[in-house]
Amino acid sequence: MTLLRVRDLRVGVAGTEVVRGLSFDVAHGETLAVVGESGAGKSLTARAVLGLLPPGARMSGSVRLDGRELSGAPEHVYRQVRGRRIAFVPQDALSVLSPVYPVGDQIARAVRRLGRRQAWERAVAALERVGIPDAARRARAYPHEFSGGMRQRAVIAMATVNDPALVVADEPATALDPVVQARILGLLTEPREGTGPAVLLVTHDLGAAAAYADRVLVMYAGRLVESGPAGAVLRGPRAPYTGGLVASLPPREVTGRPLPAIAGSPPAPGALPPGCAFAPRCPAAVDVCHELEPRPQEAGERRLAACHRLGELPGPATDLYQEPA
Ligand SMILES: Nc1ncnc2c1ncn2[C@@H]1O[C@H](COP(=O)(O)OP(=O)(O)OP(=O)(O)O)[C@@H](O)[C@H]1O
Repeated sequence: MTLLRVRDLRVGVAGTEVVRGLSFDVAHGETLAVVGESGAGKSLTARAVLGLLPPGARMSGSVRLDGRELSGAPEHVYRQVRGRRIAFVPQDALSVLSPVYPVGDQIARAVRRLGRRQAWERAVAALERVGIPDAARRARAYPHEFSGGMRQRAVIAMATVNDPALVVADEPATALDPVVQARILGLLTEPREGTGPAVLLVTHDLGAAAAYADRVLVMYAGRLVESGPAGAVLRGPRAPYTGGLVASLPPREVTGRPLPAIAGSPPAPGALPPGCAFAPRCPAAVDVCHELEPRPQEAGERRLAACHRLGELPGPATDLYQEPA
């Protein structure tokens, strides 16, 4: 069942359209990873869903949660929805944790509709749930007494303390070392008993996306390039851009060979080339790619890809990046 339904989302910053007509759904309990290189518009997409766009940013399109239109809603509606139905886990835990109050107090204060004592108990239980050892005692500690990984766990505890339907997590583990990163992503996306929250996970790391998400949505220059079940997209990417991302993932066994990378870099939002924004970097580009922007089309079961060459590329798009033998 659809929880979040986004249609033709457009976000403009400083007069430039940065998210350019993005549509996607997130079902109850599902993790959707939004993947792409820096500047693709992932964070602004997440922030548009949360109603937390930077000052001066403009959005249009539809963002429906449980069928209720949020786009254009006044701030008090968003404020009601955030923290109750939608929670945010940012990259930097210190941007949400205040240095001057104990962690448990901060979580307890986020608890809705309970007395102080019950809220405190709920906060301790939330810290326990995210694997903070000796949670009753640690709840009285200040953020600077926590390690980076523990702080991020505390933020997840705070985000989930009111049992939100959707958690929006923007690169929630990027600043942490790989082992802690894996734990945090696992914690955030693990299937829970009953109805766990859906997660909209923003990441530049397709490997992490494939490991922790049910579905992935690959973005390039503000648009959808490919979407579908995580495993299927990773095993058989259809769009050349996704193929390049998959080809440049480190293999399970280290081969000693250099990984192929996509040549060049993404265009700046205000300086998009005509046609498909990826065409100048695409090994499969033909004339039409430099003239017309491709639209997302069906590319298998529950899959979409936006590429003019979709029907003509025989194998997985990773083949485009293989060195000739
Ligand atoms: N507040 C802002 N003012 C001006 N430009 C912005 C602002 N926020 C984002 N942008 C621009 O919008 C584009 C998309 O930004 P966004 O942060 O959504 O990308 P991203 O895919 O999340 O990349 P990253 O992984 O680097 O965060 C970038 O080119 C960025 O420079």
